[in-house]
Amino acid sequence: MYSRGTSGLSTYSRPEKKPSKNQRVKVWCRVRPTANFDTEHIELVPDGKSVNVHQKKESAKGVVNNQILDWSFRLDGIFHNASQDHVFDTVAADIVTSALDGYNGTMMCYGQTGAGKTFTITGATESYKQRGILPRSISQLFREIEERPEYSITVRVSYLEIYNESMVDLLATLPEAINQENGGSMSVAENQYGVYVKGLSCHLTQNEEEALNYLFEGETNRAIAAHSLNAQSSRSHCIFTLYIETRSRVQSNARYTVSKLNFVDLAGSERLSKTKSDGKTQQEAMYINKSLTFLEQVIVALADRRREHIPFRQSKLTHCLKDSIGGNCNTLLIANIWGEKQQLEESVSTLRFATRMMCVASEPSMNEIIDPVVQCKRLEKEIQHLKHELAMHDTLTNRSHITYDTLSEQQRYEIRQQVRRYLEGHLDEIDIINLRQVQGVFDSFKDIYVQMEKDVEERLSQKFTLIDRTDPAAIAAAQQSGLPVTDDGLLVGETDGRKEKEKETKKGKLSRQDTKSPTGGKSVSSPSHSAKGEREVKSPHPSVDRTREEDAATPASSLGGPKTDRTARASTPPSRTTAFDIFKSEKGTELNRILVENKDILASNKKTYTDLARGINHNKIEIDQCRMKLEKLKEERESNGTQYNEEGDIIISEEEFMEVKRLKELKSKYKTDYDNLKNLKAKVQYCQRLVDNCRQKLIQEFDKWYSESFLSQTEDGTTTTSMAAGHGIRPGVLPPFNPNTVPEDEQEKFDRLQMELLMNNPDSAAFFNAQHRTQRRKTYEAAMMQPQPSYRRSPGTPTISIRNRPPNMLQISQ
Ligand SMILES: Nc1ncnc2c1ncn2[C@@H]1O[C@H](COP(=O)(O)OP(=O)(O)OP(=O)(O)O)[C@@H](O)[C@H]1O
Repeated sequence: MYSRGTSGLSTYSRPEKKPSKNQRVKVWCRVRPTANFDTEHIELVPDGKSVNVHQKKESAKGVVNNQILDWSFRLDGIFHNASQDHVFDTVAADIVTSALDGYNGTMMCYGQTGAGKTFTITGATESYKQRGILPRSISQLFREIEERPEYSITVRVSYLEIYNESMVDLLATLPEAINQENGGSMSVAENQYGVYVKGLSCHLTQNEEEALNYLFEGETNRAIAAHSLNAQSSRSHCIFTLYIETRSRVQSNARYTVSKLNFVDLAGSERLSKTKSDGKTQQEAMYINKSLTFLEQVIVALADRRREHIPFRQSKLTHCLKDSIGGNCNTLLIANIWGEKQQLEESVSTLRFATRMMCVASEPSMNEIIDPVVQCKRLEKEIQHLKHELAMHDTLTNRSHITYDTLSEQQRYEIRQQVRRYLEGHLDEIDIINLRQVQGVFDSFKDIYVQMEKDVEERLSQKFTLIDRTDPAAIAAAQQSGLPVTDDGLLVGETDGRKEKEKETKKGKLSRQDTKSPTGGKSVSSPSHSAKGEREVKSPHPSVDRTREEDAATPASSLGGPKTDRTARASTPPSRTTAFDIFKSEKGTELNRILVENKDILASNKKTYTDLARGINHNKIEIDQCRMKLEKLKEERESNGTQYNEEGDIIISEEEFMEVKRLKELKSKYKTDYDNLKNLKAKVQYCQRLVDNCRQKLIQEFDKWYSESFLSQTEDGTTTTSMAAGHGIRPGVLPPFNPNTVPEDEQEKFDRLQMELLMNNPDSAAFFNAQHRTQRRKTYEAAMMQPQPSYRRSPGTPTISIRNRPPNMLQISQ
């Protein structure tokens, strides 16, 4: 850290609390060896960590100036006359190892031109011994990868140059470079894993040699650019990055680590005045100065823990380094100074930058990623495993009837029936043995509740105009127009309620079900009746009155038989299941009888088929056993020496003879049975078709009957509401059968059956597929029989949206 000289003033704000050594960026100083080391002004303290700089007052700045003259900088260490390998071992080796463990690392050199930044990062290209941190890191990385055979580690490299605020891909010349996709344009972007440069090519490297080749390729491109664009070197910032991904080979784990290792060679930091440049060089110097100033501002902001905003986006350099300075990253800064008298001011400036960097907190953390695909597979496996364990436990505790799979349509139907019976008071308890069923019961309650609410609403909407109770404007408008509004703002305007009531009394109950609405009594009686005594308000929609009149004029047996007159409907249509039962018992009796009979025949034929298939399988097993036995007997006979009779025929033992005879009989039986099976298959398929046709016909008839009896039509003749509305289909037309909509457990059941029976009869597979499809069709049709969300409104009656309702409850139309 730096301290003020006796006469100087500190110019930057300090952090509230200095981070401890282990929680901040590491900063070292490297002094370029020189014969003219300015021992008069630069004092390297023997502790190996401190530098004291003593400046002389500049007379040019006048007699009174606040120039700081004495500086004392304390860093993490100072390299003076240090060899390249010493530098690497001391500050870089650990960062490389950590990168393999999933920690990001950044090694950065800062200092004036010629102070030794490139020498420190890349080293002297002409000497292997003088190679810098970067090639040494590459060597160590691949050496350590070889020492970790239990991990699959991939390494990629990229090499970016930032020159005058534009980004250049130093590896773009390689054939496999991919930045053509962006037409060569690059930009800094961020995702959940950090910052990256869009359009920068990234190259997979298998070994040290390949990685070094990429480095040299980039260096060559940098040199070419240096000649064509700028005469001096280091007019640009360069970032060489190694991207490392480490996955365990031993554990099929969803977790793996990723890390980035950045080597940043910054442009020379000398001041503009000192460069004495003009034209293009001056512009370059301005860009460099600007970006280094922004870098310094970022460092100052990062060092100040009270600062919430860090201005990373001010320059390409700082934006690129957003996740590479401090934070969760192992960061190292090497401040390169040139210890000559002429460079004193630059050295102080570099060291000041270095001490600021020491205030930047850094708490390295591992970048662990969970692969969602692998994680899903693992969890699926675990669920399967737990299910097995539960099944075993249930077997032991005699609870083997419990399943933990998703409820099938059939199970859901049964639960719904139980809930209905429970609500009607015919059942004391609902049979629940697992959590899924609890959920199923709640779902059923919800369905019934929603249906009841809808029915009530529908009945109310025939009598009243409904407005949104949360809309004060609508309520105010209704009140202004003199219409009565209930306390909760639900109802406005009664339409001849008294007359209606009389008619309803005469009619009696219209519907056999769903009339026990918990809210029905309140909604219908209280608001309207309170208003009724004072005034009678005509419905603003005559069609409402007309429809009710027509309804009332019709005899009330709503379900006794279908009415072709649509106005003769009950006020609430029965659920589809109930209606289907009624239809079967009253209208479609004959068709249903045929269906039942056909189903019985089909079931009997299927049973015969199944038994026969089992017999064939058994027969096949016996044939195989017999063959094996014969093979064995033949081997025995041959080992004892085969004997022949006078005609030259082989003499076989009694046992072998009996086995040959048995094999013949078995084969003959197999053939006969197999032929019978084929015939039976055709028969079953035929019966199946009959049953399907019958069922189809029954459903069509039912749909027709149901829509004629209970569903409304709009003035243009189209049916607006049907029990199939929830499925988006027209009433009276069964939607095309889609096997994919049938629950998967049915599929599994049939697959199992098929596997069990058809081990040796592949010919029969086609039949079972057909049978399977039929079964799935049945399940689908059963599902279609369940009550679906529906509502009905009289033609011309405006419906007004009521908020906070499930979306399928009301359609908005005026
Ligand atoms: N520690 C050192 N030991 C030996 N030679 C060094 C050392 N540091 C720098 N040099 C030499 O000094 C010269 C300039 O060094 P280098 O190019 O690394 O400086 P730089 O800071 O990267 O400059 P620029 O900003 O211009 O790129 C080189 O010839 C290099 O070999």
